[in-house]
Amino acid sequence: MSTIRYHDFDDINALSKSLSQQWLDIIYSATTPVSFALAGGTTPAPIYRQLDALLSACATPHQPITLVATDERWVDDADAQSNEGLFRRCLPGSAARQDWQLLSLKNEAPTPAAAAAAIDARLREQLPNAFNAVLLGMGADGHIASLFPGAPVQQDQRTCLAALHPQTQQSRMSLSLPRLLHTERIWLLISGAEKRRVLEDAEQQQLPISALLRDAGCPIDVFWCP
Ligand SMILES: O=C1O[C@H](COP(=O)(O)O)[C@@H](O)[C@H](O)[C@H]1O
Repeated sequence: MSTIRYHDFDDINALSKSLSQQWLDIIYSATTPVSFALAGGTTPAPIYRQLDALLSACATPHQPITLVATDERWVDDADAQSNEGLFRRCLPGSAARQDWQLLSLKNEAPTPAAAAAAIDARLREQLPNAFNAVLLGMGADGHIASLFPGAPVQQDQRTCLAALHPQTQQSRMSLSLPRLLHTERIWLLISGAEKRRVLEDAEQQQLPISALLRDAGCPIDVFWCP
């Protein structure tokens, strides 16, 4: 089981300041290209806005930064549900300055299932061997990225896989758990008492979050706020 380090914050603003500063340190201390895999959903938006403010107040980073979503919804970029759209909306200053390059989890295919093989092949060329930083969120059902309960999480050699949200039936593309685990650091973003309970019980369960806790090769920093 991986080491889990809990960091509790009073609110999402305090959490965002702390996490974005840690990422800024990674970016400006890097001597080789930097890569981030970042969660979507609703919780992380303030972190990305804070990172954008910090980046915009600094000189252009010396090292190129690549950014990929941990998972993407099969919707148009302009759709409020799009995780890649979330990055563009929350990181406008650094996007305009071209501080980072977004590697998309989408293509023109009609469905993630039809796109998966081509995107897997492209990501194998584009992604680094290991990310510098992975931020994962978690749903109250124990899903991480778009790896929902029952998804293949172990020994999956694919970079990405097609997924379906079990309740909404929304089509998704998700990085695979093994690919997410090729990273130097992992942060897990959790808000609220319900998700905290799910996380604390996860070791006894067979959920995607349980597989993360079991298989991660580095400590997991849980950033929690009410
Ligand atoms: O569907 C998703 O859910 C998780 C958790 O999102 P949140 O809105 O509850 O914080 C998220 O990490 C993932 O990227 C997203 O697509």
